[in-house]
This record gives sequence, structure tokens and C-alpha cells, in this order.
Amino acid sequence: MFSFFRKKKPVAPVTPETPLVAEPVQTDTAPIHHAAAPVVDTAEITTVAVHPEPQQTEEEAPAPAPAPAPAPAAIIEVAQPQAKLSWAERLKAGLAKTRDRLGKSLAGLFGGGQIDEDLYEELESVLLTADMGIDATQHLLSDVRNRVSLAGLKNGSELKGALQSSLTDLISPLQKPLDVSTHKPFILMVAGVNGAGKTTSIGKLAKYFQGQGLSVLLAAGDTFRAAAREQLVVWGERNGVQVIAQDGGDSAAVAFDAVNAAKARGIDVVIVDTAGRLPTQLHLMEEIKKVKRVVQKADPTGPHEIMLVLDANNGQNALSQVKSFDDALGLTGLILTKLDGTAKGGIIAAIAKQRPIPLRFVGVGESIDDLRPFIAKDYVDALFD
Ligand SMILES: Nc1nc2c(ncn2[C@@H]2O[C@H](COP(=O)(O)OP(=O)(O)OP(=O)(O)O)[C@@H](O)[C@H]2O)c(=O)[nH]1
Repeated sequence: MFSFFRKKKPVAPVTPETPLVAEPVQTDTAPIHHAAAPVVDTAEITTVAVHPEPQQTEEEAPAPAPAPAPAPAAIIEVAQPQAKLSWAERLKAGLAKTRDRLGKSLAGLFGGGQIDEDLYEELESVLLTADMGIDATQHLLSDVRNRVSLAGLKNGSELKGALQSSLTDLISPLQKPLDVSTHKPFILMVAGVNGAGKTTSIGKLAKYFQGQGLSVLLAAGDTFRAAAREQLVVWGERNGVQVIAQDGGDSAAVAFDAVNAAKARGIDVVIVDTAGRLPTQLHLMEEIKKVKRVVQKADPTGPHEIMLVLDANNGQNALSQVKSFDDALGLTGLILTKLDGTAKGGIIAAIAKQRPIPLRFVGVGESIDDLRPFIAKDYVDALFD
């Protein structure tokens, strides 16, 4: 039913002739760009040509650095129709591994035994195993202790409710849905380490916004990896989403062009993809700061959202990514992908305790519907029930 993209090896380059590629879709008066042979509409020629090259305005910024490591190329695939599950069911299925680890261990604690120090110690090690981290674990333990003494709870079976409430209270501040109605175009910039799920999440987000009746334009800002650009361009063609891409060039220039094209075309949401990078690759962190500055030259009010995409499998390492990208860019939101593949779903608690940046969306699979706004209660219910 849904077409979506997925990485696959070995890979033939995606070209306009690739059979999977649908005919370009005319979404408005402007044709969609093609990575191999960019098509530039009149509005964009005007927009792009009259502006100075963004890199000329950023003399202090280093020249684009080579890609850190060539990632596997990507092709577009048509996902097989899936059995219709509700989001709650998909979230629950996605969190099965975390729930198994947490739930099985907790089952013993939630039995009929007395609440004593041994039980708190066991609880501590269970929470740490689910990657909640020391700070969040200590916070939860002391909060649960308070609830137990305030309510006069006596046995382990009563502990479950106390822990659920405590965890819900801890992570609820992360539940702040993204509001893109504040600006037009709303400029959303996406960052993250290699393979975190940025490009996939951008596709899912584009569909999500389209579903709300909003027009979307994508900036194929991952100029290090040609396949990433082609991935977006082809996906955009298939789904009626306009994509701004350039052969070569730097991602700041692509973002700049995209914002101007979005203004000229009256687009609601611009999503700027960027290449994957590690926070330790300082030259690449400088490069992404430059993308932000150049976006601000095209629209001084933007970017309106700087979102870090995190792979839940990274566990505690995801937290250090949050800190580094936040220090560099000033993050306003997070996406946590691949909750379905990990037993480390407790990382949300660690983020809530240490760097409570709004968790806008969570991803629990590769299908287009597997990315949804984060709802704290749904998450806790899926974890415990
Ligand atoms: N199981 C699962 N897989 C996902 C999820 N989100 C993304 N993926 C997969 O993760 C892989 C990497 O996704 P990409 O979107 O290409 O990652 P990226 O961050 O753009 O990668 P780079 O461009 O190399 O930096 C792909 O195989 C995706 O299908 C998710 O929520 N669950």
C-alpha cells in the first residue's frame, strides 16, 4: 500500500531509468528536481541565481569535508502491505524487547512479596539494565520510595502502579507535539549520526504533514552521499513531494535554495536533510553549524525546529549525542527511531532526566505509519501492560 525507502545491499545506483521510479509527479506549477538532471523552474532560477553563493558569505566556515565513511547506498522499495494494526498495537509490538527485559524482571518484583531494601536493589538493577541511566534510575527509586511511604504501600504488587506513575511523571515533560503552524514556511532541520534513520524519518514526516493537508518541500542536504540525495529525490517524485537537490555543492547551499524556493512557492513545511556525522568529527559539526547559519540568512526567523534523530539501539550513547548536538546547534526536538529493534527503550527516561528536549516523534518500524508523536502515557502503557 505504501511505498517507502529502505537501504539494501548490493545496490545499483538509482537513476531516472530505474524501474522503481515513477514518472515525476506534477505537484504544483513547479516541476520536481531530479538529482541526475536537475529541473529548475522559473521561480527557482530567480530565487537561486540572484543570491550570492552561501559559502561566500561564510568565509570563516571550512570547505565541505569529505564524507566520514562511505555508507551503503540506498534504493527505493515498495513496502509490502502490512496487516492493519492500531498505533497502540504497533507501539506495544515495537517495545516488545524493552518490555521483555523490563517486564520479565519486574514480574518477580511485582509479586506478592514485601517491599524491602532487597526489592529496591533489584528494582535499581532492572531499571539500569533497560538503559535508563544512573540519574533517572536514582530519581525513579527515590520517587517510588516516596509514593510507597505516602500511600502506605506494603507489597510488591502495589509497586507496579507507583513505578508506572513515577515514570509517566518523569517523561511527560518530553511530550510536546511539534506545531508547524507558527511560521510559513516552517523550516525543520534534521541532524544525526550516520544511519540513525534521518532520511527514513524525513519521508515519514513528509507523509505525516501531507496527511494534515500541508505542502512539504524537502532539501536533499546530504551532499556527501549521492545515494541519500537520490533516495529523497526519487521518493519525493513518487509521493508528490517537491525536492531541492544539487549535484555536488554543499548542504548549506541546498538548504538556502530550498528555503527560498519554499517561500516563492508558498510551501508550508521545508525539511532539510543533512549528512550523518559523529559529534567527535569537529569539522563536520562546524559544517552543520554553517547550514544553520545559512538557513538564517534565507529566513532570519529559522530554522524553526532543529531535530536530532536518535537510534534507540545506541542506548546511553544516544544521550551523549543529544548533549553534543544540543551544544553545537541548540536542539529543539528529538526523534527516537528503531524502538522496535532494541531492549534499550529506557533511554527516554535518561533523556528526560538529563537533557529534557521535547521528544517529538518515536519510530517503531520501517513502514510509513511507524512514526508518531510521542505520548508519554502510551509509552508507559506499552512498556508495562
Ligand atoms: N526497524 C526500524 N528501522 C528503521 C527505523 N527508522 C529507520 N530505520 C532503518 O534504518 C536504516 C537507516 O535509515 P536512514 O534513514 O537511511 O538513516 P540516515 O540517518 O539517513 O543514514 P545516513 O544518510 O547514512 O546518515 C534504514 O534501513 C531504515 O529503514 C525504525 O523506526 N525502525
